[in-house]
Amino acid sequence: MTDYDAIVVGAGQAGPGVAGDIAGRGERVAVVEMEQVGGTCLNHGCRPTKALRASGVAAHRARRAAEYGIGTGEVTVDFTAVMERMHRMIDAMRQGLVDWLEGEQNIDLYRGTARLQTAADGLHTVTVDGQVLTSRRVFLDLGARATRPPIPGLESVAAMTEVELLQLTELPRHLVVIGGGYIGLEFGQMFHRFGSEVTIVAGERVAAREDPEVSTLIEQLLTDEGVRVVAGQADQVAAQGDQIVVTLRDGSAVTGSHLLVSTGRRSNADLIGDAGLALDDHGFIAIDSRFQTSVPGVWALGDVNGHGAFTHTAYQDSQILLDESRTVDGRITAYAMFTDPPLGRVGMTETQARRSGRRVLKAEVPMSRVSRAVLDSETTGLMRILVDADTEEILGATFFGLHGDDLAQLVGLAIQTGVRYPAVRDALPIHPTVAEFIPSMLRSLHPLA
Ligand SMILES: Cc1cc2nc3c(=O)[nH]c(=O)nc-3n(C[C@H](O)[C@H](O)[C@H](O)COP(=O)(O)OP(=O)(O)OC[C@H]3O[C@@H](n4cnc5c(N)ncnc54)[C@H](O)[C@@H]3O)c2cc1C
Ligand SMILES: NC(=O)c1ccc[n+]([C@@H]2O[C@H](COP(=O)([O-])OP(=O)(O)OC[C@H]3O[C@@H](n4cnc5c(N)ncnc54)[C@H](O)[C@@H]3O)[C@@H](O)[C@H]2O)c1
Repeated sequence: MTDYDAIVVGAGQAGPGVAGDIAGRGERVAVVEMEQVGGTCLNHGCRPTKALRASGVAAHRARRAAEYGIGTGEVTVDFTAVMERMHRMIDAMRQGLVDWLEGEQNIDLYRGTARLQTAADGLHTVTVDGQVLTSRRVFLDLGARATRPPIPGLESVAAMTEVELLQLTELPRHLVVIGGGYIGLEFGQMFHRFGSEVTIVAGERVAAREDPEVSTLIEQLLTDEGVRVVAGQADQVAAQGDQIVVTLRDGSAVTGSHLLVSTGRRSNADLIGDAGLALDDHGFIAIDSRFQTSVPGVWALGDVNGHGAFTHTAYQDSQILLDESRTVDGRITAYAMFTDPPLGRVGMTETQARRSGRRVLKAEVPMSRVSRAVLDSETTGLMRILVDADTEEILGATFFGLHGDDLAQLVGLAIQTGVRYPAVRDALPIHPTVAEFIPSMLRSLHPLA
């Protein structure tokens, strides 16, 4: 039995920072990781997908080169080289993290699945492959994993999650995707750009959390490129020779060579066993505003606490935890979906603003009116900002189009620092940037119809 000043379970986006901070104060920390350090984001999430996205963007730009007066000859995609580029980058980043964790004097890295037993006297026990660790402080950064929806027949075919998809060595001839959320849309677009035929079975509509007209624009972007998007629920899956057939609720069917299931993610809280921690209605670990679980001396950070589902929220959890003056309360929603062009979102959607009971003003401009987008021949999308007519607060923004991810970040900084919209409206913009429209569109605010 080894006693530690702290035990961190999960070396994802929140755990390593917490471990490093505690170790830096001269205390001994155990870090337990059951798979690879770096968690979902580094190994099968944000980073590998964005490395692949970059290859998809390069192929797409090359195919459009003639529009810009540039000749390229035939554009081909070497899928093996695309995947190798991604794996090289990810392997190097993971090795950097392993080297750091193993090199830290006060950190012991354990490989294996941790089981937690909490104790009324406050000395909690973590078991890893027969090794018993104890501590009065346990930090859980357990993450989440892909759900397996209860679709009859799904178990009988080689359905992939993002984990298996990222290990492919051959380009799928026809990739069928169930689920039209971030994962389905990002992979669907990039694999189509690599040369796969792609059909997305989108559920109610693509990007269903967004305002309906934003979903329509995203669907339009994808279908214009040649991705097939089918609205509806996948109700049954079956193998037919070496093909996979997905049958929708309306009786129609889609047949492809490969199947990706991206219908949402579930908490990994079950993987530590029954530690007596209270869970919320969706199975995430219940926390207070400083990440304390229902058991004193046990904290939950990142996706597993249900207060965020992104790398930036998980990482920010660790920063908030380490600063006693801060809490997670009032965190605004901020994310990007990395289609090309991306969707950047912060704060309220228009649907949420309508329901808020506030007097809301809106400014909106199609990307086809943004001079930088016109100059770049990237006119898909829109920019939308919502403000409170009475308090002058910026309530939310949606940027689907060129640099939409960074634009959402800019407005997010204004919202988080309490800047009111007149100050943004009157700021000096740089021409010709897409961002110059943020001040200028705030001159054409009008009430929500
Ligand atoms: C395909 C895909 C693309 C994504 N793209 C983005 C993006 O572009 N931007 C973004 O912000 N987010 C993105 N995300 C989401 C992002 O990856 C997660 O929100 C983020 O990784 C959450 O971090 P975390 O630390 O909470 O959990 P994780 O990164 O999942 O880390 C948890 C770790 O805990 C370990 N673990 C769990 N249980 C145990 C146990 N009992 N014992 C030992 N170890 C355990 C796991 O093995 C894992 O390594 C993406 C996700 C996917 C799947
Ligand atoms: N850019 C990013 O930040 C990024 C990228 C990828 C993933 N992520 C993270 O991963 C999470 C999960 O992404 P996701 O795309 O798996 O889930 P999601 O929740 O975003 O979308 C899942 C979609 O699948 C649909 N669906 C469910 N069952 C279905 C069925 N039987 N047939 C057809 N459609 C069905 C749902 O209606 C929903 O629209 C995200 O919430 C996010 O936290 C983030």
